[in-house]
Amino acid sequence: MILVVDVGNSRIKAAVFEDNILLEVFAFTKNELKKNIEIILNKFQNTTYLVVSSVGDVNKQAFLAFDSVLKIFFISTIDVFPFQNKYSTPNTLGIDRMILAAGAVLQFPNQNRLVIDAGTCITYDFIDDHNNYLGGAIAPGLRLRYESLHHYTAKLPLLTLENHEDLIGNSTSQSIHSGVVNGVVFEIDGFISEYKSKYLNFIIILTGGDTVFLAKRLKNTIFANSNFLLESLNQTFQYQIKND
Ligand SMILES: Nc1ncnc2c1ncn2[C@@H]1O[C@H](COP(=O)(O)OP(=O)(O)OP(=O)(O)O)[C@@H](O)[C@H]1O
Ligand SMILES: CC(C)(CO)[C@@H](O)C(=O)NCCC(=O)O
Ligand SMILES: [K+]
Repeated sequence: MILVVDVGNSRIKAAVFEDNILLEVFAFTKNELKKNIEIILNKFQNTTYLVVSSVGDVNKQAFLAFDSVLKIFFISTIDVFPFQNKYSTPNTLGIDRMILAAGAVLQFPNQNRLVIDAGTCITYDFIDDHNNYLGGAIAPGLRLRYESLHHYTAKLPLLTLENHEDLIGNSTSQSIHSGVVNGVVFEIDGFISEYKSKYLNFIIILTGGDTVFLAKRLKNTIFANSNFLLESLNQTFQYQIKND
């Protein structure tokens, strides 16, 4: 079994795989890292590999305690990936974006792909049908928008996602919900229609912590998969051991 760990900007997500079958997903904070890995290993005692990718401030050292019981792979930007990186600053490209791109190439061969990750940031990544990673966009995520409206003003309250947002917000709260939620939805649909004017065909994958919330609000047809990064981490690892 393989334990994959995605250290995100806000929290950590982990999953146990048996080959390509996802057995269970976990989410926890950085302070609870060690305790949760122990719980997972206790539950899945046949785990032999630990595969980690981190955009957060958790590094290799944090996992050294498990070095004696697991083979640890810390995936980094200098590893082999199933695409050509055309970013003009390849060394600054986020490892999460690289893993998403790898997953898109491995799961959806021979086509253009747009990956949208709605997490702390909303990232857009485009990989063409010749497996060139071209780049994309980085924008603030839903929670980040609520928090910045509160943090950088005197009067705006700190709100969290609600399942109700009118176009015309008729109160302070409803105006904020409209601005944040409709803003993100129009932004994503707007990005997709701009890409459509440039590329005739491409598939769209939506992932990240806000996948379920956003998927039902978008006009466009997308593959919504909250676990796409975790699945891609597993596939990238398997690709790397085959191509090493
Ligand atoms: N328990 C939770 N903690 C934080 N965010 C959550 C939680 N549950 C849902 N979310 C939503 O998920 C979004 C954050 O996504 P995600 O958990 O993928 O972020 P992350 O851990 O920082 O990962 P990444 O850095 O890959 O974006 C927030 O905008 C929030 O609305
Ligand atoms: C954009 C984030 C924060 C999204 O998690 C991450 O991919 C990152 O830190 N990227 C580095 C900058 C870049 O991708 O160009
Ligand atoms: K993200």
